[in-house]
Amino acid sequence: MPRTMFEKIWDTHVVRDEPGEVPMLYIDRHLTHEATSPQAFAGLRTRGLQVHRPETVVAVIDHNVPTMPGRRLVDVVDDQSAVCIQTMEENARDFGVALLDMDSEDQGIVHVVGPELGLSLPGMTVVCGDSHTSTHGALGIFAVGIGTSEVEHVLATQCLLQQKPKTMNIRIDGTPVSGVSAKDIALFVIRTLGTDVGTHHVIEFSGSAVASLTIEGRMTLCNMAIEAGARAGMVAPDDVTIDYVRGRRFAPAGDLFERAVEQWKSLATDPGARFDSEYRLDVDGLVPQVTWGTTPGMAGDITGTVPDPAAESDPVARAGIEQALEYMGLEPGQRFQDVGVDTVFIGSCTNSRVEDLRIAADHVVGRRVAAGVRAIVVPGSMSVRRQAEEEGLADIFRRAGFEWREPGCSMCIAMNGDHLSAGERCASTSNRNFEGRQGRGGRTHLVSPATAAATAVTGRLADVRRI
Ligand SMILES: CC(C)[C@H](C(=O)O)[C@@H](O)C(=O)O
Ligand code: SF4
Repeated sequence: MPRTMFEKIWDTHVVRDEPGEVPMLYIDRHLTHEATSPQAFAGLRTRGLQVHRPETVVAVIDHNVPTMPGRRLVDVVDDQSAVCIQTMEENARDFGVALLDMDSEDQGIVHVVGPELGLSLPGMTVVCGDSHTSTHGALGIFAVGIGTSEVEHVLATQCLLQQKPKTMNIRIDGTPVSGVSAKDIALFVIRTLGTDVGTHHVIEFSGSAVASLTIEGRMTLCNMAIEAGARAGMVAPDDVTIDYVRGRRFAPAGDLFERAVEQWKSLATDPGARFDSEYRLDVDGLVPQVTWGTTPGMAGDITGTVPDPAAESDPVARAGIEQALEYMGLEPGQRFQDVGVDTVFIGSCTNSRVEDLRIAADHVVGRRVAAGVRAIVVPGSMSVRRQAEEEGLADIFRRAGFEWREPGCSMCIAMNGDHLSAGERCASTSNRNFEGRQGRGGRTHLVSPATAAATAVTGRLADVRRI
């Protein structure tokens, strides 16, 4: 019977699937970070358990880490963050797990580091105690975010109890206008299909618009599958994937690589395979997107205006828009391009890879950050940071007046001291614009790296085609 890519990966990893029981899945790679693992390791200690296969586990410090240049442990913002970091260090040491610590040359955001080092490879099952684990799905991986009690379970057994998700195909065809990136496509998908379209599903993204994305772009798209409510996002491995993986530090090499490639190529969904649900979207002529509200689905074309709640007939939706506009300090009918910002944040596991920084730098070169705007670039990993420095991107940013930081989650979630103040408005390349996400009272507009860069130099939400 023809199978989807997800089903193929599921079938090769199911350890036990008995009627009336939750299926048990073998996990190939377990990534972990300081924010969601302390209780999991504490649970192992209490029960006197070891990590079952420590060589499959890699721990990263990313959420609580300071990003100022020359950072040290004393720079950690508060006691709770310091405890998280120190606990991660102790746990990694005591349980024999590899750790990319604050001063490691490989440190970075877990979802940037995993693919970059070849820790996540096509066909794998990958888990992490973090919702945006879906990012790794861009390589053709079933990559799923899990809760802390599941982290403990996977550490102890290498297995995950997992209800089999439903399958969904979102096929995206067409050619967006130049300057439009995967981030705009992701926002368009969520704006069109809603923030709960993917509930209980694994989304496979396919179609010509997805095939023409780089792996970095596919990661941005799969990263935001979570904001469409999905368990995970995936893209079938193709030649672009194989070129991306070749030569990565933990990827197989030589003959083993060639054998792996054969298997990876067989992962694509078979012709005639059935999904539980299917959508088709056309991004022909799509223009840059920007969010105006407090969910990633509250988005519009950069050429547009803030919606008028009065035009919404559904009372619940109307109240939602009213509340969002109130929080965001926006007026119905206001042109997006007239909205001034205080801060621009380029970073997060959505958009902090070197390709993102190249695109942003392209729009910044020879320009200055607008007066009164604070603009910061937080590369996704030390490797991204090094490469951006070698390529001269860091200099472009610094010369323009951007702050050039050390890697971490930073202002995406504001757990490390990088945050907005109440009422501050930010154009951000991250994935969540919930109330208070970037700091209490902070106002977030989700945008692509190109739009963020254009906004930094103009001081207003900008159409990158017009600066
Ligand atoms: C801290 C962590 C649990 C959280 C997640 O799971 O996604 C964070 O990374 C986020 O982006 O909100
Ligand atoms: S960068 Fe943001 S979305 Fe990504 S893992 Fe960190 S906090 Fe979560």
